[in-house]
Amino acid sequence: MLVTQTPGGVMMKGGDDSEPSRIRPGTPRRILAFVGPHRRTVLALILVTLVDSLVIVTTPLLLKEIVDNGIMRDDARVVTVLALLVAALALVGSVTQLAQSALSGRIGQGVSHDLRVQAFRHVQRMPLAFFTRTRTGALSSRLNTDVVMAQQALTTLLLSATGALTVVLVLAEMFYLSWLVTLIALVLLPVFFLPWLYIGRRLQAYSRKQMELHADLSGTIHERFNVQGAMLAKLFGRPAEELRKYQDEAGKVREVGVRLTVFSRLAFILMALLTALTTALVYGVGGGLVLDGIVGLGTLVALATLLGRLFGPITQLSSMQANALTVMVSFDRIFELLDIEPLIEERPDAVALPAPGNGRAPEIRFEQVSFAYPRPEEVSLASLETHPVPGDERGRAVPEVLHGLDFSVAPGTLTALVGPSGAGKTTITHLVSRLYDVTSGAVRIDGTDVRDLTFDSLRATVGVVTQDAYLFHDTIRANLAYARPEATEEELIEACEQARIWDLVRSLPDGLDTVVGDRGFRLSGGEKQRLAVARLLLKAPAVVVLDEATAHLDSESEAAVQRALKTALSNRTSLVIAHRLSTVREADQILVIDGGRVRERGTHEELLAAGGLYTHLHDTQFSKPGALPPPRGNGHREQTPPQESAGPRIRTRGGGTGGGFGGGMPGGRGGGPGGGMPGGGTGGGMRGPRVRGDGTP
Ligand SMILES: Nc1ncnc2c1ncn2[C@@H]1O[C@H](COP(=O)(O)OP(=O)(O)OP(=O)(O)O)[C@@H](O)[C@H]1O
Repeated sequence: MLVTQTPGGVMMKGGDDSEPSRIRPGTPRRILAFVGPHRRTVLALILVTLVDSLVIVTTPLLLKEIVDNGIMRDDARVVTVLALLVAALALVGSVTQLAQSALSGRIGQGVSHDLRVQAFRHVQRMPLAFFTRTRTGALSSRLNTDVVMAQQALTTLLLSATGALTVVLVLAEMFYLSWLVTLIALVLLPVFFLPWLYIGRRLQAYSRKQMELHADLSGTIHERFNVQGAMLAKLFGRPAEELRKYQDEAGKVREVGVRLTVFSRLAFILMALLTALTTALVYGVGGGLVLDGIVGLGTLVALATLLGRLFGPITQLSSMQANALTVMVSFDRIFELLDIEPLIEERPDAVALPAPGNGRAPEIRFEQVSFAYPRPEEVSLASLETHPVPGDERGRAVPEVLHGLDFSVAPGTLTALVGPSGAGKTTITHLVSRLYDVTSGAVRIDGTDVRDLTFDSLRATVGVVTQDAYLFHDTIRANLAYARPEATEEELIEACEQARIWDLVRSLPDGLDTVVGDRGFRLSGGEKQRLAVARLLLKAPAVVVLDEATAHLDSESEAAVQRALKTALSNRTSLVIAHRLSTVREADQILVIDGGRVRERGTHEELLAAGGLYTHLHDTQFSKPGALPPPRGNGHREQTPPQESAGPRIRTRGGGTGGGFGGGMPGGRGGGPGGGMPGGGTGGGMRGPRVRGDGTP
């Protein structure tokens, strides 16, 4: 690792192409705060090291006694007793060394555990905006690799620091035994010191590089080999080119790995060589001194033994500074993450929403709501972003996307949001569940500003079903119980029945215990949606926010989803981004959103009669044969990985309805390019061939 001292702090460059990192002031103090809770273990480590060092320095003294007072004086008893003592000390030494490793590991692992948990808790509190900007790979590397790096460096640092005590005691004893031989023994040290220093730094640079490369590799695997990434790669990718790129990266891992092995071995070989050469020197020169009667034979043996315990700790000491810096850089990178203030927090004086009496649903009110998405620097770190915003653009003002919205959704009624792509419909729904906070104005539930509610109460009140229902890779039971862990078997079954998914679940070999998700049972889009509805029903929220999904569904499952939703929405206050004519027809109020404003409001009939934007949307987007459904807005594109629904949202079926609104059109229309199917338009209820909006079967 390249370490540079700069006037403003310490700069460190991990590898050839890694960004230098500056350690911010205050980092050492914060690290100490993490070590603080483990001070007893630190104390125990110091004590154990002291015992170990005493064992190390006592053994040569006993050997000296064996030679001088046992062997030289023909005293077998002295030889036997002292030899037994040496053996006993060796045993104690093994135990203390084991204890040293265990204690330093406990401190390093303990600190990294605390750091990891704190970082996880912090990331949990991050607003959605953070996740829309952050590369999952970079975040997981920050939470894993950097923590591992910090832990390894801290453990090594502790061991080197304790090694210092041993070095001091060993050197003191050597000088005490014979300053002359000790000086001779140390003569070779400077010759080896520089190569050592170099090797130590290379080793650190390579291990850091290896971690970065591993993070890159796992990032690539994560991105390419999840279902949606794999699909995109199959449809658009260039496999040969991608393989070549992966091969290049894997090749770098191989190169760095080989160097790491060679340099580790080299460090060991150098130390062994130095010890062997020094021993030869000590015996060569010291032997002469013994012959001249200047030094005793026992002293020479003791000195040679001490040599074996000297260079190991010295090697560790030589890498201490670099280790200390690695600790600081790794911690600092995690502190950087911990320092992002979560934009959306629960107020200390937050209140719980009173349960609406007699099952009465609450009112939702938007009061002069304006909203701009947060600026990148408010929610994320450039080093974690998918496409970091250049430094000079980070402070720029962001445009407002909602302007002075003022409407209310009466208790127990359904309000449908319609409007062109990018109009702000999704953004409006995000404000109800506090995925984002308004910039000005207020969103109120039964008169209380959502920002004054406890998170628990808001979560319990507002249930959300997104277009692309997400299920964890877990059993159906676990996925459902996520909404209400205490739900009984009967409640789970009832929710599934109401969501029109029970027949399917029951038919599966493991029923509710069937594992779904990437590696489990493959559910269709409609089935997933209905499970999501079952999850919502279990939660039984008073307010439902729904992004109506039609993208994945054939007419049969669409009808099933529709029936399930009808149950989910009844007697609840609902805000629905509507794509189906049946939904808008049933809505108590339709808000036509355009350019972040409510352009029109009324019922389906009123708005059609008015002949404004709604009529235009109705005629062009949803009802006219051959009309293209609107593309998805880029807000969604940012938030969801590439998938089918990134294309047309209003799916058409060759044998079914034109667009979402056509769902209830008499006779159905072969809308969208799907309308090009011969004989298209056989009516909403018919199950036609699976044809998407772009006409592909
Ligand atoms: N995370 C985001 N950061 C910044 N701007 C965003 C973000 N998400 C959406 N936007 C912008 O906000 C505006 C409204 O987007 P929104 O997703 O609410 O539209 P929409 O009406 O739901 O569109 P669609 O029907 O295509 O989904 C768009 O101009 C979009 O570019």
